[in-house]
Amino acid sequence: MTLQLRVYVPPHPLIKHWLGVARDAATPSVLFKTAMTELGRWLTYEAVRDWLPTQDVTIDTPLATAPATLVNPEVPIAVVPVLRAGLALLEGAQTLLPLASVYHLGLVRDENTLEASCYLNKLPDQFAPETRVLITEPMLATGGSIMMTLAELEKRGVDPSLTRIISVVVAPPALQKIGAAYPGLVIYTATIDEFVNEQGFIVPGLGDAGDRTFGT
Ligand SMILES: O=P(O)(O)OC[C@H]1O[C@H](OP(=O)(O)OP(=O)(O)O)[C@H](O)[C@@H]1O
Ligand SMILES: O=c1cc[nH]c(=O)[nH]1
Ligand SMILES: [Mg+2]
Repeated sequence: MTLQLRVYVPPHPLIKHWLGVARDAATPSVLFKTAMTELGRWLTYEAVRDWLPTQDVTIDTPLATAPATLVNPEVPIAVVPVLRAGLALLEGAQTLLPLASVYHLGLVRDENTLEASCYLNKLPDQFAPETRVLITEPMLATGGSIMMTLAELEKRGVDPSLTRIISVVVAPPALQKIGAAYPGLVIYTATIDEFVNEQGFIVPGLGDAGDRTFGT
């Protein structure tokens, strides 16, 4: 079987709504952050549907026994937010995955070369086998930052087939790079945009996600 990158754009009215709010240049920073947090919540909701490990058990209700399906607490769940912009998506994701471990990765692009570099790496030396990793990274533009993230995870034993990315705006150059190196990876995003301009911004995009989230 040939593996292929899968990119899902869930047709959810709340995802469409908050994307519209985030795209609008007139949206103030505080509302932009709310939009990113809400997108983190709803994209996580969609992304974990067939990814979160469950177990079938029997429980005692106040009246009788009943079968139940619970989230399996023995399978490790990790969220990796790519700073800074991935922090607001993380907030939304955490409302659904409150017990997940959070490993921060701080990356920044050089404004001229557009190359990403790492200034904070809180990843463990090795992830436990079977760990599900959810990456929160709202902008996949040239793909430099997400490729660095995926390489750091792979070095630490993460299985790409158990990894999901939630993003907000993704662009063709990033998708081409991810698809070539990690076929089988799954991305949930609010939109796939047209292109990346010479300054490295996605068009039509939403501008600088980190600056708009934090008002800088
Ligand atoms: O696909 P790429 O071309 O690598 O671009 C995507 C990255 O660019 C932005 O980060 P930025 O460097 O602006 O840092 P910030 O989140 O702190 O603003 C964005 O948050 C992504 O991490
Ligand atoms: O459009 C873009 C591209 C990369 N990073 C951003 O924040 N915005
Ligand atoms: Mg930025």
